[in-house]
Amino acid sequence: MKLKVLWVGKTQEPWVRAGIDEYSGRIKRYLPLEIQEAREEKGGVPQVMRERECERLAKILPKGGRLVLLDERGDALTSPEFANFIGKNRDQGTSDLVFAIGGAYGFTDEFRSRAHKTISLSKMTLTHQMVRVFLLEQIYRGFTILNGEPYHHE
Ligand SMILES: C[S@@+](CC[C@H](N)C(=O)[O-])C[C@H]1O[C@@H](n2cnc3c(N)ncnc32)[C@H](O)[C@@H]1O
Repeated sequence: MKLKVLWVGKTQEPWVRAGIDEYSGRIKRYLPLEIQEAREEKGGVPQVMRERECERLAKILPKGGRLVLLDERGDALTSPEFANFIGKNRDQGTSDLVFAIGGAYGFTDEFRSRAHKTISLSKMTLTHQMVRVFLLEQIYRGFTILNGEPYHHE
């Protein structure tokens, strides 16, 4: 299985970039990971910006990939439940497990309808930049749980 993480726009802050680099490097010890950026739309009305960004995300979705959206309205999982979700996909032969993080205006209903699962990291709205690091850390944590490594403590 390969992991892909898609998001909208460049990473602006060096400290977010450092977190992305750190956890991407750790995840790659377990599985191949590819990160792809869709171009951010600027200066329009929110609905149009959301639509354009989701069209760009849709274009870079790998064919046959299983799409998981990150959204504050999604399912709340514990870290072991999230680990189990990744492990099941790996063991059942999912070719590409694809996580998508929206832009500042989130996802369209059309893009939401493509998702196999929608996951919330919190009921609160987080910045689309910081979610990158939180998601990657949870993926890394998931692999340490699946491998019985001493990183996650109940
Ligand atoms: C600023 S939020 C978008 C908020 C937008 N108003 C909405 O309703 O989706 C940008 C992106 O960050 C991610 N995000 C923000 N908070 C999140 C949370 N609590 N859990 C999971 N993803 C979150 C989502 O992918 C979201 O599309």
